[in-house]
Amino acid sequence: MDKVLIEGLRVNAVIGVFDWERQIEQPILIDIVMLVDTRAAAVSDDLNDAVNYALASEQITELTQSLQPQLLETLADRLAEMLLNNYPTVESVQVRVKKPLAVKSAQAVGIEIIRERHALLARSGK
Ligand SMILES: Nc1nc2c(c(=O)[nH]1)N=C([C@H](O)[C@@H](O)CO)CN2
Repeated sequence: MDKVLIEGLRVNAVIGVFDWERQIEQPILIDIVMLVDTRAAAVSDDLNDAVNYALASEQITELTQSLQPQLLETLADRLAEMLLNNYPTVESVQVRVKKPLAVKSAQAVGIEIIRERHALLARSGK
């Protein structure tokens, strides 16, 4: 399956468990892999037939800044849910979210999840 990629999207946002983290914005690095058949877009050469990674990046930035969650797990799950809802041709989405400043001795800490549309549909009974 083809992939649409967003790599190293940097968003400043409130996120974290500790009191000091609730007082500041910190950078979050976001990587997205969306599995999607790109052949229709390739044939038509029309952005309307493609998953628009520029628009998706704006939607990811907006949600990340408005959510203000405690955990990276919550952020990743909500981003995956939003992308599957907004882009019906995407079959599955991989979301990696990292904090480069949270642990001094690490380059970054983070989590990665994969969410699949068919599992979403099975859960909702549709
Ligand atoms: N699995 C996780 N572990 C931790 C998280 C998290 O979001 N997921 N968050 C924190 C703190 O907020 C941390 O970033 C501050 O250093 C700790 N562990």
